[in-house]
Amino acid sequence: MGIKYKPEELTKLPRSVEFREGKVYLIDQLLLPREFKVIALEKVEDVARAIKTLQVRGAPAIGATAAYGLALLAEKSNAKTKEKFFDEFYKAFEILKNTRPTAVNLFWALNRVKRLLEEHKENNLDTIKKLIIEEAHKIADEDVEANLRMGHYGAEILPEGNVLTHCNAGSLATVHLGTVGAALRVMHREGKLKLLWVDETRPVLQGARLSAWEYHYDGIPLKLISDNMAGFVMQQGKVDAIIVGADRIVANGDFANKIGTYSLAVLAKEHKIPFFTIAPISTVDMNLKSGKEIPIEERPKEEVLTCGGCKIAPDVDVYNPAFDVTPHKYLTAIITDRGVVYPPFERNLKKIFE
Ligand SMILES: CSC[C@@H](O)[C@@H](O)C(=O)COP(=O)(O)O
Repeated sequence: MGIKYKPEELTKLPRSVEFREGKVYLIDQLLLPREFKVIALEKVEDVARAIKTLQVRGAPAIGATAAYGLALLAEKSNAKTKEKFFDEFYKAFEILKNTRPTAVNLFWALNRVKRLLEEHKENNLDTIKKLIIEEAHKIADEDVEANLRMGHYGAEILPEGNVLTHCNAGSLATVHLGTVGAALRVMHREGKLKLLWVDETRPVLQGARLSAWEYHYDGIPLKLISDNMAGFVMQQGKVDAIIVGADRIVANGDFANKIGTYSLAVLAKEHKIPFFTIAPISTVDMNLKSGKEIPIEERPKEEVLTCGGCKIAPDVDVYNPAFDVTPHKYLTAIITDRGVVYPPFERNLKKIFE
């Protein structure tokens, strides 16, 4: 498969996450769609807070941001000895690690930088700092390349017509382009995408606030629906394929994604609609055998009790899991940057790591 398009031919959006002159720059996703604002962060604690509060979210974007958090430390640290710097590094590593538990990209990116540090511990401190910054940039650049590749794979295998997506796995959820976002953009570019159905994605509305905003910004024809409309739209024959991102795909093909994904998968099966997830291999966790082992983040009750800052329910008890797990039996295929993986997933996922 050849790469036909460059990122700038597919989106007008800038990168969501950048690092330059000792600052981590992020598009503040809590302000969208009301305001487009890039914020500059200068402390590891601020980077961690941005991840926790969803100023930056989406599995690959979280991974790259955390790596840039470590780059920030490397650039700003005044440590005069390696011992002192290593101490600061491990503290920053823990702060960033303890932000969100489900998306494995966070741990993948942090561990990649930590491994590099440990492999080069005999080098001088300036070299170590430089290597950390370079590695964080590599993580971000590789994410864009992976999205471009899987976007082309996705566009090739998705049927022409109307596609439904959930949450935001677009450019905002990655460094650039998106996972789902790349596939949709290539499809759109090739005239294969008739209409995009966007689920609003309660409780925090990543679909309405972010997906609707970014796909509309790039001129992709879309209709926004509330989550409880998806089944009816499928029953009416208005959906030809469903594609969602993933926060963690495990060895047997089960995967965690934004809450509501599982319901869509079950509905897709009933209506014989092909159902895909698309993610880079940094989202694949071969250490876990089944989806039952994936840690699921529970978020504050205010996310359910309010909507857009308005109280919509009395102060009752709330259950707010941020993700659900979709068993692999519902998946038509997993699209990765190393190619498309079909069932049996347990066997075929292993092959992409060989
Ligand atoms: C390419 S992003 C894939 C997933 O991370 C995305 O679908 C998702 O579930 C994001 O959840 P969020 O809680 O907004 O970080």
